[in-house]
Amino acid sequence: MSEVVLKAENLHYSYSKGHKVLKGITLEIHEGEKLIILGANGSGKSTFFLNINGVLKADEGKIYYKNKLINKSNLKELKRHVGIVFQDADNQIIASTVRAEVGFGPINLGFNRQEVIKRVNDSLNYMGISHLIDRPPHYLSGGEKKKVSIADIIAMEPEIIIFDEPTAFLDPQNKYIFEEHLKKMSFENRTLVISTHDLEFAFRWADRIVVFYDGMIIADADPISVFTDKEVLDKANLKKPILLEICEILKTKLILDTKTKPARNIDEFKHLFDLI
Ligand SMILES: Nc1ncnc2c1ncn2[C@@H]1O[C@H](COP(=O)(O)OP(=O)(O)OP(=O)(O)O)[C@@H](O)[C@H]1O
Repeated sequence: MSEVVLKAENLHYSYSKGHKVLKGITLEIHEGEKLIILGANGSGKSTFFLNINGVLKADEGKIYYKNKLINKSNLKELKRHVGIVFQDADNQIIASTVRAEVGFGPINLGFNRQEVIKRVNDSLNYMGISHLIDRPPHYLSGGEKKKVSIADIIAMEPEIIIFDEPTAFLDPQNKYIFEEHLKKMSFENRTLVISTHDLEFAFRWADRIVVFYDGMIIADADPISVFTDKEVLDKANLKKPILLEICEILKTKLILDTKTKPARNIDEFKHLFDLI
């Protein structure tokens, strides 16, 4: 397996006394992996993200970035290398033009004017939205805003990009476009962590799935193992993806060999029948 970029060790966090939201989260994130975090509303996913990018400070536990223990003196490094694309772009976007919005991060990181301009242009180009550079972000469509919020993070060139429920407000066409962007980022070996309630997407996209339940991790495995673990599915209120369900039915009907590895996307599904 690839190198560990970030390690969270036994993280505990409470917003207020007596209400523990994280109850001992230990997790390693590997370079270039496609990691999905699942879990019911309120299970602590967003709180965990804010802890591992240094916005919130854990009550207990340690964070290592590239084997270096994070403390007050190097916290900035964590903020720089772990970028979060928030669920609601309106909560993330603050500036009055797309140019100022995307330039905000690099300016904060202390880059000179020339480098800021370069990063703004490169990241808008990367997201295919250079034409929006002078527009006020708040008047863009939901899909455009989402692209701006991703460009925001890309401009800071973080090592890990976290997407907190990225497709929540997107229509099917924009969901498709978002997935295409993810493909491009994965191809470039970026480390991507996504929390989602879209189980079909999680099943077809992830290398690895971690399941949160009441501030704890109750599963950490490959998608097929997680979605065939009835105990985990029941506990975390998750459902089997339809494709997995279909493969299992075809096995019980002996249309597919019982040892066949379930398909995780339509192409894999078609290939299952090549062997028959
Ligand atoms: N700023 C805050 N102040 C107080 N409590 C908070 C705050 N943010 C979150 N919480 C509480 O912490 C718990 C975990 O919330 P969190 O947003 O981390 O869960 P989540 O798994 O990301 O949920 P969702 O799937 O709904 O986004 C919830 O009980 C929530 O009400």
